[in-house]
Amino acid sequence: MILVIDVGNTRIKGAVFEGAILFEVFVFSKIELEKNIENILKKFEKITDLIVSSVGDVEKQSFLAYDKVLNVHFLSHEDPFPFHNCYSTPKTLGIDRMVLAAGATLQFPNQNRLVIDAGTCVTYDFIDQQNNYLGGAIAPGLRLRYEALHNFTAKLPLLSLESPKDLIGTSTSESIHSGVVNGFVYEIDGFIEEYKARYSNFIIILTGGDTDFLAKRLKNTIFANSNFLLESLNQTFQYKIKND
Ligand SMILES: Nc1ncnc2c1ncn2[C@@H]1O[C@H](COP(=O)(O)OP(=O)(O)OP(=O)(O)O)[C@@H](O)[C@H]1O
Ligand SMILES: CC(C)(CO)[C@@H](O)C(=O)NCCC(=O)O
Ligand SMILES: [K+]
Repeated sequence: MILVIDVGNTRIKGAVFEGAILFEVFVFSKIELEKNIENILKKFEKITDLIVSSVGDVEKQSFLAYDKVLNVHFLSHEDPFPFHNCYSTPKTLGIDRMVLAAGATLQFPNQNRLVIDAGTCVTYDFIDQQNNYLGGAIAPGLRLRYEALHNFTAKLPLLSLESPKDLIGTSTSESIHSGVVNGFVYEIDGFIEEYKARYSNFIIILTGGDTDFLAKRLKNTIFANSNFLLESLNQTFQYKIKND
């Protein structure tokens, strides 16, 4: 059994796998990291390997304590990935984006793939049919947009995510919800349309903390899976074992 951990910029997510079977998903904050790992290890005594991908400020050292009881793998750019990396600054490419690209490549062979991760940031990652990772885009995520409006103005309140009642916001709150949510949805639909105009035969995968909220609001048919990064971590590790 393996424990995979995804350290994002907002939260930490963990999942326990045996082969391709996902047993349980855990979500916690950085300060609860140790306590949670210990509880998971107690609950699943068969765990032998810990695989970590971190884009947050939790470093490799935080996991070295488990080295005595587990094989610890802290994923980096040096690990084998199943695609050809065409990013012009491969060393600065987020490890989460590399893991998503690996999952998309392995799970959906012989087609163009667009992965949209709607988390703290929304990222777009495109891997073509020949398994070339071409790049994509980085933009502020949903919650970040609400926070930015509040933090950089004098008068705008901090609101939490809510569905706008209409296109036309008739109050301050409704204007903000329309701007953030409708704007985000138009943006994603717009990106997808542009990709479709350039490429045919491709699958769109949506993941990240806002998956469920977004999936039902997008025009295009997408494969929505909020656990896609965790599943991709498991696949990246299986690939590493075979190719190291
Ligand atoms: N309990 C929660 N806490 C924070 N964000 C949440 C929560 N539930 C849903 N969300 C939504 O999830 C988004 C953040 O996504 P996620 O948790 O995947 O980010 P993350 O931990 O930074 O991961 P990543 O770095 O991979 O994007 C926010 O835009 C927010 O709207
Ligand atoms: C864009 C984020 C923050 C998304 O989690 C992460 O992938 C990251 O820190 N990336 C580094 C920059 C890049 O991917 O080009
Ligand atoms: K993200």
